[in-house]
Amino acid sequence: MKLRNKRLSDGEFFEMRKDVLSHWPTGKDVDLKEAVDYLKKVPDEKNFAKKLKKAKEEGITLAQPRAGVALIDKHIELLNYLSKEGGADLLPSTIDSYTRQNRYDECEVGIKESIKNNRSLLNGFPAVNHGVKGCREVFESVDKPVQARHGTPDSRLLAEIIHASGWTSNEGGGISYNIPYAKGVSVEKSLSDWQYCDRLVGFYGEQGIEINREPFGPLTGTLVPPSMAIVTGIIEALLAAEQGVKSITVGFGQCGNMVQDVTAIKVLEEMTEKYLKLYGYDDVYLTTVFHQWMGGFPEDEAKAFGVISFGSATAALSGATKVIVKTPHEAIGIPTKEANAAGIRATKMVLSMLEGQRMPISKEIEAEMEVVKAETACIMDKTFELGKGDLAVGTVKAFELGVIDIPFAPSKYNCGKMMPARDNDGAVRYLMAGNVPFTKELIDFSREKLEERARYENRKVSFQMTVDDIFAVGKGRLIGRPE
Ligand SMILES: CC[C@H]1O[C@@H](n2cnc3c(N)ncnc32)[C@H](O)[C@@H]1O
Repeated sequence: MKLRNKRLSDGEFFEMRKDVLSHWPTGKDVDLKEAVDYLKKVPDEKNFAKKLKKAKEEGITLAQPRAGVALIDKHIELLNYLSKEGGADLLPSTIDSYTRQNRYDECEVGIKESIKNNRSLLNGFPAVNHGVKGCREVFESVDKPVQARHGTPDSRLLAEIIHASGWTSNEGGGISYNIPYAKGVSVEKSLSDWQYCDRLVGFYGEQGIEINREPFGPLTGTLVPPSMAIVTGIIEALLAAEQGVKSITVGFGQCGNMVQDVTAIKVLEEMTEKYLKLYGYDDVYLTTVFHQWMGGFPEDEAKAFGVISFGSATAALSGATKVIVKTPHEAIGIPTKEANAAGIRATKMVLSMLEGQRMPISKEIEAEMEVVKAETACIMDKTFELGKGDLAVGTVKAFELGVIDIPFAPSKYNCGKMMPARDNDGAVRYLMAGNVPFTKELIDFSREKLEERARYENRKVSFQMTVDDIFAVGKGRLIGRPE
C-alpha cells in the first residue's frame, strides 16, 4: 500500500496538483500565489478559523445552518437572508450531490436548467462549476465567514476552488466523507485524496493564511455509538495535523440521551487533544461542533422546532464551539429560506438563554465518560497496531477487519457487522460488537444496559430494538418502545 501518514512533500503535492486542476476547466483559474494575496485581505471577522477561536475563548456556541442553491445570485440572497433574518454566526455553502461525485458535467446541465426554470434544480451550490470567480462573488457579497459543507470523497478540486475564493473552512475527511456517502470508494483512495486537501490547507498555513478543517462527526447519523464517531474524529484530526492543518473542529451528531451527548463532546475534545499532543501536534487549535438531530424528523413543524431546540440545549450545555442547525422542513426536503432562518432563530434563542450554563459533571456523566474513553482507546490502540504505528495504514486495515465499523454505511469497504441499539435511557449501546475489539467488560456493559431495556419492555434483546429505534423519532419519541 503506497499510502502513508506522512506529510506530502512539495514535489508530490505540486505534481498531483497538475492533474487535480485539470478535472474541470475552472481549475485553471486557481493561481496559488494570487490566492494567497487575496486571502491575506480577508478581514478577521470573515475568517472561519479566527471566528471559531474567538468563540471558544469567549465560551459561546456559534450557530451555523446548511444552505445551498444552484445559481450564484440566489445563493447570495439565501446566505444574506440567513445571516440577517436568521442571525447565522457562520455561513455554509452546501454543495450539490453531483459535485460530491465529481460529476461536473451534470452540474453544468443543472445550472442551465435552473436558469431556464428560474428555480434551483440542484440540491446545493455547484462551486466547482461556478469556479473561483463565482465563489468569490458569493464570498464578497456576504458578511460572515463561509465554509463548504458537502459529502465528497474526492474533494481536491473543490478545496482548491473554495479556498482560493476566500472560503476559509472545508468540512469532511477521508473516512467521514467516504464511508457514509459512497458505495465503492476505497478507504485508501479517500484518505489519500483528503491528505491532498489537508496539505493544501497546510500550504496556505505556511503562507500565514489560517484555514479551518472540520471532520464530519455524525457519519451516517443513525445510531452511531459515540466511541465509533469519536474514533473517526480523532483519526481525521491526526491525519490533517500531519499535513500541517492548525485549526480543526471535531464533531458529533446528537444521539438524544443528554448525559451521553454531553459526554461525547467532552470525550471527543479531551481525547483528540490528548492524541494531538501525544503525536507532537502542539500547535493545533481544536474546537468542537455538535450537530442537531441527524435522524428522521417529525413532519409537524412545531414538533420539529422541539427537536431543534433540544439539540440546541445539548450543544450549549456541552460547551460545543458550534452547533449545526436543522430546519422545520427537515422531514420534507430542502428548506425554504424562511424555514431555514426560523431554525436558526429558534436555535439562537436557546443558546442565548443558556449562555454560560454547562451541564454539571454528575456521577452518571463520569461513568459514561469512563466507558466511552475505554471503548475509544480499544479501537484506537488496535488501529495503530494494525498499521504498525502508521495511522493511515492502520485505518485502512481497521475497516477491512471491522475494527472500525460505521452502522448503516453504504460503503462496500465498511464491514457492517457491528449493530447498535438504545438502552432503557436512550443511550446508544453496542447490540453486537462485530469485530470491534472491545474488552469483555465493555461488551458486558453494553449487554447489561440492553438487558435492562429488555426487562423493562418485556422482550428479548434483539435487532428489533435497533429497527424500532430507527423509526422512533419520526414517530415523536427517542426510544423505539414496542407498540
Ligand atoms: C447532512 C444532511 C443534512 O443536510 C441538509 N441539507 C442538504 N442539502 C441542503 C441544502 N441545499 N440546503 C439546506 N440543507 C441541506 C439536509 O436537510 C440534512 O439535514
